[in-house]
Amino acid sequence: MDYDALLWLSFGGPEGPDDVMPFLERVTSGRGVPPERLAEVAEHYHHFGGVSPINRLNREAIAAVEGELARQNLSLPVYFGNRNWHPLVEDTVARMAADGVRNALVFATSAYGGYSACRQYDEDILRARAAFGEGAPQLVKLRQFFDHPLFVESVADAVRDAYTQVGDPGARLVFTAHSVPTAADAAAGPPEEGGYRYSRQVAEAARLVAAEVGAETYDVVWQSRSGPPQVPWLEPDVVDHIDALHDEGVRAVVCSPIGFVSDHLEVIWDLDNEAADRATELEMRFARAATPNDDPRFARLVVELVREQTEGVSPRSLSDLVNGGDTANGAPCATRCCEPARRPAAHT
Ligand SMILES: CC1=C(CCC(=O)O)c2cc3nc(cc4[nH]c(cc5[nH]c(cc1n2)c(C)c5CCC(=O)O)c(CCC(=O)O)c4C)C(CCC(=O)O)=C3C
Ligand SMILES: [Fe+2]
Repeated sequence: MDYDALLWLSFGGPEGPDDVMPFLERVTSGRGVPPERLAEVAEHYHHFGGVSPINRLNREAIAAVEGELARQNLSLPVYFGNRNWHPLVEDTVARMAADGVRNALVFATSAYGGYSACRQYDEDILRARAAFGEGAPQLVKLRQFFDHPLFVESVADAVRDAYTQVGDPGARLVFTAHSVPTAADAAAGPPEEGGYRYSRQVAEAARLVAAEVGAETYDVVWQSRSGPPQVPWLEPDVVDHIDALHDEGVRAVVCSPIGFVSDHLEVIWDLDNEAADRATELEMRFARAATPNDDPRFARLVVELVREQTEGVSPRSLSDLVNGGDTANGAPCATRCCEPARRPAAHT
């Protein structure tokens, strides 16, 4: 199949103090996130001058992918569009159409399945194509890659670096990913597979990385919980987990945010501030492993996923779990796959 562009599709983040509230309102509209939580998260952004690093990090990762495409003699222009902040994917798709793009591949910046990590990017594709209307480019999403050898190798190397930094070979290895409502996790994946696609894939990626670095003991925990307190989300939270490890007598922690592909705000606030501060209070050593971002292996991984589509390169994966997500024009991976969990009304 011939493709004439690659669309890099991400979450987006504010680029200045005045962007923060409009951005947060866009992220949470209709999602039942309490106003107190919104105000608290706004403070996290304001702590960094209202600027999330995510757009800059995406531009760096794109530059790495452009370099890798050039090295492999592939000519494929890369476009950048976001769900929640400028450049918005609707505007990017309109620009692609104006440039004559007919058939594009889409790389969504998440390794996993599930509603928030996969299906919501399909919804972005649907929305952007609908906004353009007739003649919108075809948009074919690349697959999930949580168990791709290049992803595992990149994360494992970052974990090794963090062990060097923490200076304690006995440090406990703790993986984190963004928490989601337990109902959303249960509904993720085709019904015949019984759901839990997101949490199972996160657990599998963690297992592969732990095996690669030779860690016998490790934990998978969650971070950045939002939503009203009465709604159950995946637990335990990383900060509570640090308390629990302290009670167990653990003296040092290496934390790998395996649920993310860049060191964006949820990583630098929730881990480098909140989790690291708790560890310091408890006199535990703490080091956070980097995410892939502009690691050359990550760029190679993206180009390999492209070549799976353009040249039939055979997909590499280290586990037997399903790798979904590769669908056209925002279709779900399977019937009733990764439907949003029904959310309680924010206020009645
Ligand atoms: C699974 C998952 C990923 C990983 C997959 C992927 O990477 O796509 C992810 C990534 C991210 N989440 C991010 C930021 C936010 N997420 C929020 C809220 C939520 N996230 C959720 C899930 C996820 N989120 C959910 C279920 C909610 C509740 C509202 C809803 O049901 O939709 C809120 C609202 C405020 C709050 O935290 O309450 C913010 C600000 C940023 C950008 C950081 C930056 O600016 O640098 C990134 C990359
Ligand atoms: Fe899915």
